[in-house]
Amino acid sequence: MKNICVIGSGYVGLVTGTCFSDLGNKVVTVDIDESKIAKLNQGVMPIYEPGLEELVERNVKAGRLSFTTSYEEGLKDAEFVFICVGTPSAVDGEADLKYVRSAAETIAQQMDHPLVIINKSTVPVGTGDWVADIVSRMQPEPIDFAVVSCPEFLREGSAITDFMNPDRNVFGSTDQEAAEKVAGLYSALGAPAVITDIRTAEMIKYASNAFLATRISFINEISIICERLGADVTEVARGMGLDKRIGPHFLQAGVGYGGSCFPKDVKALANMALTHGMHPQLLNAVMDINDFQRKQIATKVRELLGGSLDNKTIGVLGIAFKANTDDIREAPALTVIRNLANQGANVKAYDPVAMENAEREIRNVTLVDDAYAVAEGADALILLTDWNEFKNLDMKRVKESMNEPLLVDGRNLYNPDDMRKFGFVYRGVGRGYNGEGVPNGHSDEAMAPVAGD
Ligand SMILES: NC(=O)C1=CN([C@@H]2O[C@H](COP(=O)(O)OP(=O)(O)OC[C@H]3O[C@@H](n4cnc5c(N)ncnc54)[C@H](O)[C@@H]3O)[C@@H](O)[C@H]2O)C=CC1
Ligand SMILES: O=C(O)[C@H]1O[C@H](OP(=O)(O)OP(=O)(O)OC[C@H]2O[C@@H](n3ccc(=O)[nH]c3=O)[C@H](O)[C@@H]2O)[C@H](O)[C@@H](O)[C@@H]1O
Repeated sequence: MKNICVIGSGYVGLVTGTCFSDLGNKVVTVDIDESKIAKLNQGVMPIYEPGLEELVERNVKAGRLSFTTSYEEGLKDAEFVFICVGTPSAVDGEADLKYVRSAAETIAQQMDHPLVIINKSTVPVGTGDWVADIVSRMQPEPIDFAVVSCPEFLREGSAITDFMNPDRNVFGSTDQEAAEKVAGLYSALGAPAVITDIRTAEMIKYASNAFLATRISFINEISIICERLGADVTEVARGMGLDKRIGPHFLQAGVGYGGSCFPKDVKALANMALTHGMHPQLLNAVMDINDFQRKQIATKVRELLGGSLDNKTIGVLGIAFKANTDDIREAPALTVIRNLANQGANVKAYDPVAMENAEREIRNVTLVDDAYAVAEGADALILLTDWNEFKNLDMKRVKESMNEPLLVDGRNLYNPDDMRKFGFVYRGVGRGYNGEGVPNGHSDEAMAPVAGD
């Protein structure tokens, strides 16, 4: 049993704290957001994350997990303190470290015994050294501490499973003993530990996210080519993914990656390269492709509607950046809804769990109660999040209630032939249907020779 303090009780802090308490440690999570802590103290989860509520309840009851706004209370018995605050994008794409700075300063001012300070937030290479510098400068009197970088690799929507079953954990420090102590907290999970220097650990996180984003942009670029030349990207991805050197993951073409991490982390890595005199060509291409992928959805719908979206009613299924989360940060749906509304469309939308966040953050959209209300009277329906509840809709009912049976499937969730049987004009992403009911590009246009033939 170790005493752990977690600073920041968002997606990462709350999951990290809760999972560590479930592993038998005593954990206090701290947040400056009073309403978040008040909710947690009433047993109400401030975020949607499958399985979290039960785990919090169990560990609070067992006396291993508590929540506070007070650093003093959080740090009182702690041997380890995890910094899990947000690192959003600043204006030019660099990571904004104001929350990390403030957390480091407060830890320095409040600590009254030696601590291992762990950066779990995703932070630019060199931040660990910067945090160490802040802590030494801000301590009223010198007390021993070490800084360890321990980046987090969990995904929203499967955060608890990911935390408990990691592929690896990474620990970086100039203080090898401190890195090993932090690795010890994770040893019960049985995953490989990569113990390295602090800058390398920070880079492993950015490089991992950027690589996954690159795979997505790669398959999205392939999808555009597939669409034009009459191939089906879902089959292409399957055919590629069975090669063990390639693997099947992160090869789903769609509306582009979103969320609070890939967009900001690819931008921040590109910014790190730029500010050190390098030209991040591949990362720039990854971001360009992702922008295009989002924007082409409204273009597709406009073309299907004969060139104009003005006064058309468009239904949007799904707002969250992916299924199983209420998070709409950088969700592709935000771009799509804005593009549609800017071209004069009336947009209706529904999401199984992100409605509260959508109500707070999105204008130019009418939020309705379910998928059928989205379809009712719509001139086109766009699927943007691959929620399970959209997989088995009564598509006959959906089609009959629509004004025009146009279906744009931004996640390739549906079987194109089934949708056509229901009477939809169906467009997926990269599925090689160039005209309605003309599979795999057997149209004159699609079969035209490509340049260079
Ligand atoms: N969301 C995710 O799936 C993952 C996020 N990360 C990284 O983890 C970090 C945190 O991300 P999220 O948990 O998503 O952010 P979040 O926005 O959900 O939570 C951050 C929390 O920190 C609190 N906070 C801000 N300043 C504070 C301070 N000085 N003292 C105490 N609390 C403070 C905020 O009130 C907020 O509750 C980011 O760097 C992110 O890139 C890494 C892996 C996965
Ligand atoms: O640093 C982070 O915050 C986290 O970022 C991602 O996790 P997350 O953003 O929760 O979600 P993912 O499942 O990775 O999906 C990200 C985006 O890519 C999209 N995606 C994913 C996979 C795919 O094949 N195609 C695709 O378009 C998703 O729909 C979503 O919009 C990483 O997967 C985590 O390892 C990492 O810890």
